[in-house]
Amino acid sequence: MDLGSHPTFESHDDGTVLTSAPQDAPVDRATAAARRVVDAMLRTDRANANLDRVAEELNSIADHLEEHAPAVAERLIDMWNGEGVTRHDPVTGPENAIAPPIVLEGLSDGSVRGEVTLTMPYQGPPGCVHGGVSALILDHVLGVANAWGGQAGMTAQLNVRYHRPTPLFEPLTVTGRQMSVEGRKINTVGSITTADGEVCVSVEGLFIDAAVPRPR
Ligand SMILES: CCCCC/C=C\C/C=C\C/C=C\C/C=C\CCCC(=O)SCCNC(=O)CCNC(=O)[C@H](O)C(C)(C)COP(=O)(O)OP(=O)(O)OC[C@H]1O[C@@H](n2cnc3c(N)ncnc32)[C@H](O)[C@@H]1OP(=O)(O)O
Repeated sequence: MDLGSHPTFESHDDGTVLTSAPQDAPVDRATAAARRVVDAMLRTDRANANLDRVAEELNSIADHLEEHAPAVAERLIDMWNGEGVTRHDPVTGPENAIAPPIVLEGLSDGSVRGEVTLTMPYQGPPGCVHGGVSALILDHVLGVANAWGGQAGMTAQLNVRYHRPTPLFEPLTVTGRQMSVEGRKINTVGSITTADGEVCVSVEGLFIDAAVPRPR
């Protein structure tokens, strides 16, 4: 897969930030506000008397955004330009309100690493992270680890092992590392651990180096 000018551990320094850190740009600020709304919606008192008004105001905001939305084909081209890929993805994208968003750095040993504290929108079991959310995060982190390793691909298999419940509201460390490349087959591993170093989730992924045409 063409990585363009994406940094790799052989060409870049330890600690290179591989994701788009949120900027003080209007779209980043608006997306951060939307993320707050999703979280606060789950936290607010169900008897909050103002929820009808909240629905009205949010619909008015959505109407405004939709009125200013270009055709999907046009937006897709724009999204995939430049550093696009890390601006809008659902794990690290500052422009994507469903992304926590996680900042990932590449280390000189070839691994990538990030920290995140997940809150109610990501809940599965009571007080714990939804298993599908853990799989989403790790799939993406392995994808970034492959790019940092120098050869990326499409996920063909993701074997997820849930060792113990993953807590919400606590800092978690997410890591990924490319282990081997044989032709087009890339083997990559990763994990989510607590601050105490307990492994909650570990994954092994098989990625296949395949060309994915960018929207043009
Ligand atoms: C991913 C886009 C990223 C854009 C990249 C741009 C810049 C990068 C910059 C930064 C990176 C940042 C972010 C990236 C982060 C995350 C990535 C997200 C990951 C995803 O979210 S991605 C979506 C989910 N993913 C799919 O949507 C895949 C659907 N699927 C397919 O598109 C095909 O299925 C494909 C391509 C997988 C293979 O198809 P194909 O035709 O190219 O290959 P083919 O069949 O010829 O197999 C060749 C050899 O692989 C073996 N093989 C194939 N598949 C296997 C399997 N499943 N299990 C075991 N072995 C398998 C065969 O057995 C054969 O082996 P052998 O050669 O030994 O016979």
